[in-house]
Amino acid sequence: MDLNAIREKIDALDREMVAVLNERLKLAAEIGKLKRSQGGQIYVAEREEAVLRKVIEQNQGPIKNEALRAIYREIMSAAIALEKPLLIAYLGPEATNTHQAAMKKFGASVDYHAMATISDIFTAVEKGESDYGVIPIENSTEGSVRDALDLFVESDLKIVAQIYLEISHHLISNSPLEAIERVYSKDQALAQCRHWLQRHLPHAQLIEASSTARAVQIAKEEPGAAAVAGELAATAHGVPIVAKNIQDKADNTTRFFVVGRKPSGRSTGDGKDMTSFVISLGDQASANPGALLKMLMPMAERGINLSKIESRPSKKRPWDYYFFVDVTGHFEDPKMKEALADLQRFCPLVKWLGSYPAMS
Ligand SMILES: C=C(O[C@@H]1C=C(C(=O)O)C=C[C@H]1O)C(=O)O
Repeated sequence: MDLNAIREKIDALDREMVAVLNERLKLAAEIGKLKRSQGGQIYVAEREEAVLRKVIEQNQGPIKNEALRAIYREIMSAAIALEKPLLIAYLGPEATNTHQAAMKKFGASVDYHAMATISDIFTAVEKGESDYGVIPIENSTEGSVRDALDLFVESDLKIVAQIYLEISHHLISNSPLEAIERVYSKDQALAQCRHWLQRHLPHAQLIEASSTARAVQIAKEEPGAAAVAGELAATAHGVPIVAKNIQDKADNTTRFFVVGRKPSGRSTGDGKDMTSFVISLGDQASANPGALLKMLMPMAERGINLSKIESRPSKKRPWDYYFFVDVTGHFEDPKMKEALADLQRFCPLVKWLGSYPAMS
């Protein structure tokens, strides 16, 4: 076949694909009507994960699974937008890693709203001013985002999905490396590049900014200033990247939560969901030997895998803690319900924060 003949075939396939895509979108719009009449959730994390899983299982190549995921992200984003215009609040300003994570989950067809603080995001979603919120929760090298954990104790919002985003930090500046005297970024980002900065810019002053995106705005204006931020921020503000991938650890991933007003349903198949709780042992923690072990037993005895436990001061009295726990499984799994009932028997607080698909 010559080039023109192949291109004609491609054109014909594109016509078919557009027609099939629109057929798929019309079905999603029909689902949207049903959801509106029955009060269902527009964005359904567990269904989206199932769709992606099936599509990837069916893939025979040569298209890469990652490419297929990205294409389907946008198809489902367009479907959601047809059902109802969605507004997603994220930790701003524009072009932060959280913005990037939100776009990775919800695609280009929904609307985004940058918020100044994680607490503002909780308020916007609680009041219904935003449909969902996207917040950073922990980084693989720097640990948890503490404000985010603390807010869950008081809020009725539920974690409905999680997002993993590989974080690449770049040095962004209008000045060349030799002329950089000050480096701005969010504390966590500066910490993640500490060794690189010491080696390449030993005399530069490191200055904390409220976000990586804000740091790029400052670097744009100030001669001799640079920012540590992601590619989206460099592109959004039109400031060049002076050095790429300056993070000290090659594998640097941040985990984000999507919070909403209604919980996510159970994924099809076992072991595909995760659940988060916050638990307080009250006075037993200091008075009772083995109290912490006792808290973990209801899960261990039932083969429920604990993937994370983290303590935070309750701020009610000194040395009183909240334990944030992530386990595998869904809140509606029978053994999870039993474990919860056991826990509730001796813990003054056991709060379910949400169940959500384990993948992503
Ligand atoms: C169409 C639906 O609504 C949304 C769009 C989806 C899709 O395009 O496949 C899947 C889940 C929902 O986020 C649905 O719930 O099935």
